Amino acid sequence: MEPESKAPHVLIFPLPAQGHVNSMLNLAQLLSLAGLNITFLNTNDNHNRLVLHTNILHRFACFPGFQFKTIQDGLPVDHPRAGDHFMELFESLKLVTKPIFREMLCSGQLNSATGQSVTCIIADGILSFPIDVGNEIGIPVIHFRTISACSFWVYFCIQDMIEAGELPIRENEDMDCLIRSVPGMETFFRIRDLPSFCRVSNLADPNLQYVSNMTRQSPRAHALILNTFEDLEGPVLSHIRTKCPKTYTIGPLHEILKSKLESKTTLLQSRSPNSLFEVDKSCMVWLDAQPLKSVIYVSFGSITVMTKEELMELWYGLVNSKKRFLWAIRPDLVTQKDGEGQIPLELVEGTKDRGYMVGWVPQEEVLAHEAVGGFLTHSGWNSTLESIVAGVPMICWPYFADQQTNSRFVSEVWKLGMDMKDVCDRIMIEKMVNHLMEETRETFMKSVTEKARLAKESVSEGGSSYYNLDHLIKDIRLMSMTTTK
Ligand SMILES: O=c1ccn([C@@H]2O[C@H](COP(=O)(O)OP(=O)(O)O[C@H]3O[C@H](CO)[C@@H](O)[C@H](O)[C@H]3O)[C@@H](O)[C@H]2O)c(=O)[nH]1
Ligand SMILES: C[C@H]1CC[C@@H]2C(C(=O)O)=CO[C@@H](O)[C@@H]21
Repeated sequence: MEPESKAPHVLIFPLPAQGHVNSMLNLAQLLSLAGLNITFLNTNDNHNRLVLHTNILHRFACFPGFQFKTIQDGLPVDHPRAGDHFMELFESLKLVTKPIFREMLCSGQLNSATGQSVTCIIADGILSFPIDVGNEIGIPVIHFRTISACSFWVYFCIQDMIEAGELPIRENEDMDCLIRSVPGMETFFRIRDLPSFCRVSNLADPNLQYVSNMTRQSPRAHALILNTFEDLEGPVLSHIRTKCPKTYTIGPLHEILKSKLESKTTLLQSRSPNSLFEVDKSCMVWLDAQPLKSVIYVSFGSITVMTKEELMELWYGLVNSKKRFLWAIRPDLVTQKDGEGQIPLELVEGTKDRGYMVGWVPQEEVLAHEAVGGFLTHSGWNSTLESIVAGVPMICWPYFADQQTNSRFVSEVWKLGMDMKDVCDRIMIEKMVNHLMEETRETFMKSVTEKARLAKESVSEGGSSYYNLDHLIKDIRLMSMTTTK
């Protein structure tokens, strides 16, 4: 795929985390297919993991205008980059990565392979320093926030909740009380559904301050990209557009990429998970041997950690439900490893009979498998979109950040499943699994099938995401005509 000679050169810079790199790589591939020159800036750690676990170099080799570059995230090599430690990344990105980023841009180290300077930066919307650097040196910056529109809007309104006295949450406050100062959500959005960072008594909490401040920076960007679609989040998008008028909804990105690739040659068609972990495909063979829609798939994404007690409650709940289950258990999922080797016999037997456990699965493929009938998820935004596209109803057990808000929308607004937030109890898990897989199955299937249809329509020719992606590309092309670089 030859890029056009006058094609713009876009620098893409994700937050170094699975859910972010994944959607940014999908966008990079879409822009490369449209003939743009792309530099994808990864942290060293993420780049090494991607090269180790994926065919990423091969996949992008057919785009001569595409290149990877790397930068330090400033953390020690053995830093866990998960769970409670994840937020430590932001301080080191600001202190260590920002000055290197500026230097790389100014010195031409991020120029394309043919020496072309950067026309436009697409930076992760949770980082504002690329906007500062872009403004300083005259390069337009587009923010790409990889979360849902609903959680973006809640983050955006944190300041209003503080002014209205709804934050900080008072001691002994009823968590089921409604929040009134998030426009559009007055009738169903509870304290419990606020992003986890809001659950603090001190408004100066650095994580709360960080996510609120970063979200308020997006109107400074040239435009905002969201990985969602109009038919799913139209009402909340109207609110967002009062603050960020140029908001491009181009999702579900994995599906728009899939549909654009369907018409291409074999080499271009090659798709594989953008995984930072070793993918174990043996689960596909196990799934092949299971009856139609009989399996509940369980995964909590790339950052969630849990205690041994929580793991045991989840495990008992799954085994006691007597349903078949496939569980992706990352090696670093459980915080304390003590007590290993003392798994109760009923769990061992129940898992041998009906379960399968691996470290990391090819999730999109798993969700699309005909044996999968439900998804017990942490409600990360990629997982939520992948489940919607595959038409699989969900049980949500959110861990942190945007997940508490996503799970409310999945259950109460979109009616795609059940929200188990703040509970981790084997009886509840057993009950919910049985509801999802049997008793209330038809109701959920009806709404998820409809949303899957709308998602596919939005990425097809004439659909809103298809149209918005074209417009985003035109917008970027216009930049290269107005800059003299
Ligand atoms: O065994 C597995 C488990 C997951 N995945 C993939 O990993 C991604 C996980 O992304 P996501 O569901 O968004 O979860 P996180 O990795 O936790 O993502 C972070 O980034 C998201 C996007 O910003 C946020 O919504 C989340 O809250 C945040 O934790 C998805 O594409 C999955 O398909 C696999 O391929 N195999
Ligand atoms: C650790 C989390 C802080 C916010 C980030 C995020 C976002 O709001 O963009 C989503 O989930 C996490 O990856 C990040």
